[in-house]
Amino acid sequence: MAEVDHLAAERATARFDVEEMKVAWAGSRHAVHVADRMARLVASDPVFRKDNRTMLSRKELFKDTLRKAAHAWKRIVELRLTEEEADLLRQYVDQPGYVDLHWGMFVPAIKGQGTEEQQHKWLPLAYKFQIIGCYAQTELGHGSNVQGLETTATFDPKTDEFVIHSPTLTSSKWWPGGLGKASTHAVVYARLITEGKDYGIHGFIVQLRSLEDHSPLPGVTLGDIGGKFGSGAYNSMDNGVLRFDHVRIPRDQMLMRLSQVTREGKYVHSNVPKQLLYGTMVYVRQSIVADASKALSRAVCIAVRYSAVRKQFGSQDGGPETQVLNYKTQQSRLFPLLASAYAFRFVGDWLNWLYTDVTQKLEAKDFSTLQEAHACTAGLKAVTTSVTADAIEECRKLCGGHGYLNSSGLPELFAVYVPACTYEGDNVVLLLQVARILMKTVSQLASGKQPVGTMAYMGKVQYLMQCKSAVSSAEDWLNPDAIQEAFEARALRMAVNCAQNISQAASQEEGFYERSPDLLEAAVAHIQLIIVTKFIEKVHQEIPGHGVKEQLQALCNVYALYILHKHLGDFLATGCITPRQGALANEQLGKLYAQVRPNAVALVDAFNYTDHYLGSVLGRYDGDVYPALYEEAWKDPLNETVVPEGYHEYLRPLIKQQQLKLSRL
Ligand SMILES: CCCCC/C=C/C(=O)SCCNC(=O)CCNC(=O)[C@H](O)C(C)(C)COP(=O)(O)OP(=O)(O)OC[C@H]1O[C@@H](n2cnc3c(N)ncnc32)[C@H](O)[C@@H]1OP(=O)(O)O
Ligand SMILES: Cc1cc2nc3c(=O)[nH]c(=O)nc-3n(C[C@H](O)[C@H](O)[C@H](O)COP(=O)(O)OP(=O)(O)OC[C@H]3O[C@@H](n4cnc5c(N)ncnc54)[C@H](O)[C@@H]3O)c2cc1C
Repeated sequence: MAEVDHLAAERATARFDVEEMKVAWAGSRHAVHVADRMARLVASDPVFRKDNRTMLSRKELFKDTLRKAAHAWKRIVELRLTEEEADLLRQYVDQPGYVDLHWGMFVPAIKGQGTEEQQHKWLPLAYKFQIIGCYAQTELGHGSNVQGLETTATFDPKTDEFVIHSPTLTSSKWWPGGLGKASTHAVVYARLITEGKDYGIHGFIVQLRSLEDHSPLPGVTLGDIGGKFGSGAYNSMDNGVLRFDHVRIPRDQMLMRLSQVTREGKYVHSNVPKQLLYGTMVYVRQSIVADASKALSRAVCIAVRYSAVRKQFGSQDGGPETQVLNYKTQQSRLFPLLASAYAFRFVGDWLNWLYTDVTQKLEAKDFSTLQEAHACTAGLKAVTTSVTADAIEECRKLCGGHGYLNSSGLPELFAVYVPACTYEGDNVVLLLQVARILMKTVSQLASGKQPVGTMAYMGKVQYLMQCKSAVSSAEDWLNPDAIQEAFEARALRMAVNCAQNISQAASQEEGFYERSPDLLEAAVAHIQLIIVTKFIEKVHQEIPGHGVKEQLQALCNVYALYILHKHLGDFLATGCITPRQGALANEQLGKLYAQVRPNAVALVDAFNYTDHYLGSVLGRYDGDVYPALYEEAWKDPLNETVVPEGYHEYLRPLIKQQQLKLSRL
């Protein structure tokens, strides 16, 4: 706890129990306690220091990442941390590195696509770090189009081996995190060729480096792909390039849960959908939604606390100036982001439940919810990451000039976060997947097939295509049914409009291509409906703690009405609401902002972030921003000497030359 709390007055105005809000945010009392313990463990350990990160060279930063990962592993073993604790500890270390891909993609790929025998062989090695793995799918020439990958895995029945080969430059694996310098193994995606036939993309476990001296194995060429956007940031990660020159692996290193190649070279596909090959991506997309709420809440926490500290204008007579948080424009830019952080948190929890449910069904050979899992993970990944990336940049601007300093934490947070819009599926490509499923669902409505899951609302097509909102006052927009109906009608009408336009094209494919910009918007409308629905469902539950439910109710309304206001064109164009009802929604939004204002600092305190994790002088818990900014400036390497290096070479001769010229005049 800080000695002087500059934000004490702000905290005193909160109208709810912050400790209970922490529970609502974290999901349970247990989750709060574990997160708290792990965050403090990391914050108190000097090895996990990160305030100097943006000043390190690439090599120093990479070595620092290796050091932190090794130290984190040592602590995990020494303290016998559970899987939950270990995950949190790594999260609070907060430095992208090879371990993210080892635990986040290599292990899940083996679990999801390996047979039991393969899991027994490989997982214990991975769990104990006897091998380090990455996920090598993307190539120089192809990322989004997985079916277009070129690497080949040709079965040789003479030796019972696969020959892994990169036939072209564009088939070089390019981007996999952890590949460049750290991994000893990879799950490599390649075209399976046997008996002269190409069976498309499959996964193979391939050893890349010696377990003795880390040198590349014969036929393997690999390295780092080079520096990335921003200082510090994702440059701690060794994204890599990899080429194979006829590298041989035993047949049993093909991941054979979904399909197999027999000793004779016969291809056998189990009776399961081939899209299960994409399972690891579905798993990671699901986790990226939860990560979006973490990144967004960090940025919002910094911007809210600093906006309460920062004062500008407001007094002509030498009295105190106005906190910038009191400006209505600041509130209307910041509070929707605060509400979005909560919205993404809850939809992330729901998505995690959906994923677990679908996984259990798949185990029982029930594939009926596979499409729902794909649409929800792809769509929510796309919308939450795009919003979060834009929001971090908005938070930087909300912090004025100081937000541009590395010490604000925001530039690095943005640079680390922004590739989330691209990795694990480019957001546009993923939204077009959602749009395809929407179009398929619309086309099935005529046949009487009832949509299920998050598409179920489309079954109310007769009603939703013609309903008129009954809202007649600003307060009416506080009714969740009014919000739900408007969002459902907007999403359905946009999808139906697209379907009608597509049906007029020469072919379905051409229509889809021509209408793809509209389809993107229809997909976004559908995903926003899911987020609003899950937030409404959350606040309908019993939520303990004084005032907690009321605050969440207000944030839910802020989220929904902000989206309505921002996309008013959609709502009006589809005729779901009238211009007057749109204006009433905006009026209500203004009242909600006023309701959030006294609770704003407490609402970000509920995220329960340590100063170490936030990594921002502007977002400090105690609000003592100015001395921290001042002190931080002196730590810059440029300030190590009073007279800068280069003075004698470049500045002094210049000045002297000019002085000489002047003296001659
Ligand atoms: C810890 C964080 C660090 C992050 C590190 C980053 C790692 C990475 O980035 S790993 C590489 C990630 N790469 C991608 O995400 C690539 C994106 N591309 C794809 O996923 C696919 O190429 C595609 C989905 C865009 C297209 O797939 P394709 O097979 O060409 O097929 P269609 O579009 O024709 O779809 C056929 C059929 O399959 C359904 N479907 C597609 N994906 C899935 C899925 N994941 N799960 C279930 N079903 C899926 C699709 O809906 C179609 O269904 P039908 O219409 O019923 O046939
Ligand atoms: C930081 C980072 C880490 C990564 N880590 C890994 C990893 O560990 N393992 C791995 O295998 N890969 C990894 N990747 C690769 C990543 O998955 C791909 O970059 C991603 O899938 C996008 O593919 P692409 O680069 O081919 O983009 P492209 O598909 O070339 O996208 C270029 C543009 O084309 C547009 N576009 C493409 N297709 C369509 C379409 N059908 N319709 C309309 N527009 C389209 C896109 O919207 C985009 O604007 C990583 C990438 C990054 C940036």
